Amino acid sequence: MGFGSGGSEALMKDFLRQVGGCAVIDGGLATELESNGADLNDPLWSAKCLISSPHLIRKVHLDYLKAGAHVIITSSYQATIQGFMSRGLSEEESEALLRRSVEVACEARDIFYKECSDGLNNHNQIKRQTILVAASVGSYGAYLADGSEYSGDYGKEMTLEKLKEFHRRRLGVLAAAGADLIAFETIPNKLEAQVYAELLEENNISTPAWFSFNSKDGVNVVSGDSLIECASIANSCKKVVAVGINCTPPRFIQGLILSMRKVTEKPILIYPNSGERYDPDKKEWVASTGVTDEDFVSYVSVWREAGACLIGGCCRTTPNTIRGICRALQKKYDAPNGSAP
Ligand code: MET
Ligand SMILES: [Zn+2]
Repeated sequence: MGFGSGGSEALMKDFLRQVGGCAVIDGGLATELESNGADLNDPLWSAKCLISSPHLIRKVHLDYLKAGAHVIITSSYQATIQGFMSRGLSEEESEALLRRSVEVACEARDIFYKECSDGLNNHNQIKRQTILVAASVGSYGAYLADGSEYSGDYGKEMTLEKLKEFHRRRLGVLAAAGADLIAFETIPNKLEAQVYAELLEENNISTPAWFSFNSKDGVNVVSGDSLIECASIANSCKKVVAVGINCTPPRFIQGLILSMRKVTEKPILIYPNSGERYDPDKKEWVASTGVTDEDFVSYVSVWREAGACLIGGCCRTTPNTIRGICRALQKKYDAPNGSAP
């Protein structure tokens, strides 16, 4: 299934009902590509695989579907026309690669459905024909590839208009590529949230979107802008069907959900990272700073109770984390006093 064109908040609510109240988002894509042998030490990061190894992207999407994800996020996070063109690709080739990211995810979904109908995937997934492909839009900071999606500092020269110009064409291409949703991920500041909201309206984009912010203090978004103000921008945009947080340590999530709930009744999504810290100079994750899968999963019922209804993982989470999330949600529904919504 998909939302199709003309998707709306009602369709998101319908989707959530179909999956039993809480949807499972996939886990980290780029970091899982690395675990599968990809070398992503490159300004294009995971988008590099769109050029060199789309089969690996398809495999990781499929691994997440088999682990129980209802939503898979494409490999376009750091894929930009500007980034591809600086590698010598033409504008047409760059746009084709953006579309390819959606195709690869749709191919994985088709393979998964086929395996389900052939009886190759056991458990309750057989019954499910409810998988959404979300086209990722990473921030301008992700394109810069200098870690500034974790500072949200784009310098004094940056303006709303310049940032709109940066995002406009890529968003148009991704919105027309056949995804069910647009996932604006790791939004580090209020300016970029405003840019996305205005572009969605001005270009009358019919693919529904989610806005997902990141935080490093558990209160504000990473730039220091108020999360409440950022979530209010998302709330005011009719095209936005869910609002949330990604790539943020698990320990901050509960409080952040509660703050967002003060300003929105839209469904809340969260896909925290493993809690490890990213060192932008060394371009690596500091492993000792994270939580185990077990600890990550133990938060699931807390996040659910706080009001999250799409839950997954971001960087350094794996198909195993996603399996754990599914089990935790299942347990909740199976409980004698089942608190399923
Ligand atoms: N969806 C992206 C990925 O998992 C999000 C990255 S956050 C830095 O690769
Ligand atoms: Zn992440």
